[in-house]
Amino acid sequence: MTVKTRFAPSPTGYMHLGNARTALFNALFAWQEQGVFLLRIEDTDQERSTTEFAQQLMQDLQWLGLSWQEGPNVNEISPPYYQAQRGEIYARYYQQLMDNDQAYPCFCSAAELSLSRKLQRAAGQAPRYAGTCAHLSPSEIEAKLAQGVQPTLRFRVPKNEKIIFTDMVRGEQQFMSDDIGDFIIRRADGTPAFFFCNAIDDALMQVTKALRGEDHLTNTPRQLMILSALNLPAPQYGHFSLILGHDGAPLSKRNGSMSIKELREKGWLSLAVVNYLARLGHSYTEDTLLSLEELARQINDQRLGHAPSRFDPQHLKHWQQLALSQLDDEQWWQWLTHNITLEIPSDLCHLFIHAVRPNVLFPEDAQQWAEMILTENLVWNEEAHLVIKETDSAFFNHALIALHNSQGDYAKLVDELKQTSGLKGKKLFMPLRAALTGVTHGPEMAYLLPLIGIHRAEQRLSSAADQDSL
Ligand SMILES: Nc1ncnc2c1ncn2[C@@H]1O[C@H](COP(=O)(O)OP(=O)(O)OP(=O)(O)O)[C@@H](O)[C@H]1O
Ligand SMILES: [Zn+2]
Repeated sequence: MTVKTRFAPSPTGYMHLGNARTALFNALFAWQEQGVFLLRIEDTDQERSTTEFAQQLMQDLQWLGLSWQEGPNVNEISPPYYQAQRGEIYARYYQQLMDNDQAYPCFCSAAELSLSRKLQRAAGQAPRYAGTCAHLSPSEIEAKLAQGVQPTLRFRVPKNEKIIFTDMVRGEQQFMSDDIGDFIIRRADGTPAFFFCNAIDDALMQVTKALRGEDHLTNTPRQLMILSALNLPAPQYGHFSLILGHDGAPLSKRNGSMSIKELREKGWLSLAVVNYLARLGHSYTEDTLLSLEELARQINDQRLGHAPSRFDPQHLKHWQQLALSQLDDEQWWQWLTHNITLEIPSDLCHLFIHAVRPNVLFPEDAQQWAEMILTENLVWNEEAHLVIKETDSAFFNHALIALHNSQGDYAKLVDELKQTSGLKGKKLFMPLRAALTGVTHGPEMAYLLPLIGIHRAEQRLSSAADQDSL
């Protein structure tokens, strides 16, 4: 059977790195075996789901390179792929469960349920549905319906069953059915509960593997019981530990974790993002930057881990650096100017690229260098200020003369300045850089100077000379 994996997000916010890793691993495990990566939009939470989030989600997946081989607008063999449109399908399975007495209407009010839970806790028991409506007679049900009470539908959990499954990430898992109370599969407003439609859809769409976050681990026995009651096949499940933010809480749409959209807008490269994510909860033998094809080829379920992982921006930056270094100059310029507008004159672009590329991780870095190059009002940072103050004004006057004589050729300028100032090494390069760029580190001066131009360089050296004499 062909491997079919799926990503089944809810369009209730912007996709974050935790969601993206789930999507990535599902895609990689499918592609490794030339299988199908399916996308299904789980928009049953009508209040929080929006079409805008769904659109953004798909755009984010495309940007990450995680295109789906089945799902919205692609190879629609089990449509629709939006759960909000699958009500009729779910209705058939609710009916089947009711016909077989595997589900029953529950008329308990929220207050009654809460009271029951309190009593159970007070008696030292784990709270679960007490079964109040489990054995109502048809006439009792009729009477309640006649009063206009909208019931929920509960799944009748089989007694004394052991539910065992092998988790792709965590190995064998066991649950006892008696620990699980009869649970709601259809809410009073008619909408399906997550475990229900998620399980039914995986079966109908013939999903063979479902990797997801460990927030779903306790849903799994419920889903397996539903599928078994309906005689439907279950996928192989795998549950990853959640990715935690710097505050130690799981990344979540609700707590404003950095979204994929935001990462893209800041100029992160998608190849950096997927290389980073592929190594959270999975180890590769190679620590070089890999293409998606290579990541898929080398993914291995024996190398999955469930140690908790924390989002580390430093690691992501490492991958950003590697991904950037793979771009040729034209791609690099495109990446840059896609994100920002630069005032660099077009005949100097090439020089600019050579000058700043090694110092740029994000477009905004390049923007800062461009501003430094072009400004008529250079501001020194604290360190530069200090260096300039500690340097004799004669040095900058010598530098001014050397600038003229060299016509802006940095190597010539330095040669002459060595002679005239008698300084060399750090003592020479630091004040020169500080005066010309306002900072004490940065791109190679030999590239920067022609960009700054003789006129601005002259002004900058003069103000350094002036400052010193103050
Ligand atoms: N912090 C996380 N780390 C890893 N995976 C996660 C994380 N949060 C969610 N997931 C996984 O992402 C997939 C899609 O989940 P879903 O669309 O429900 O998003 P969510 O972030 O859990 O939403 P919400 O913040 O509303 O709970 C699921 O497999 C879920 O387990
Ligand atoms: Zn009830």
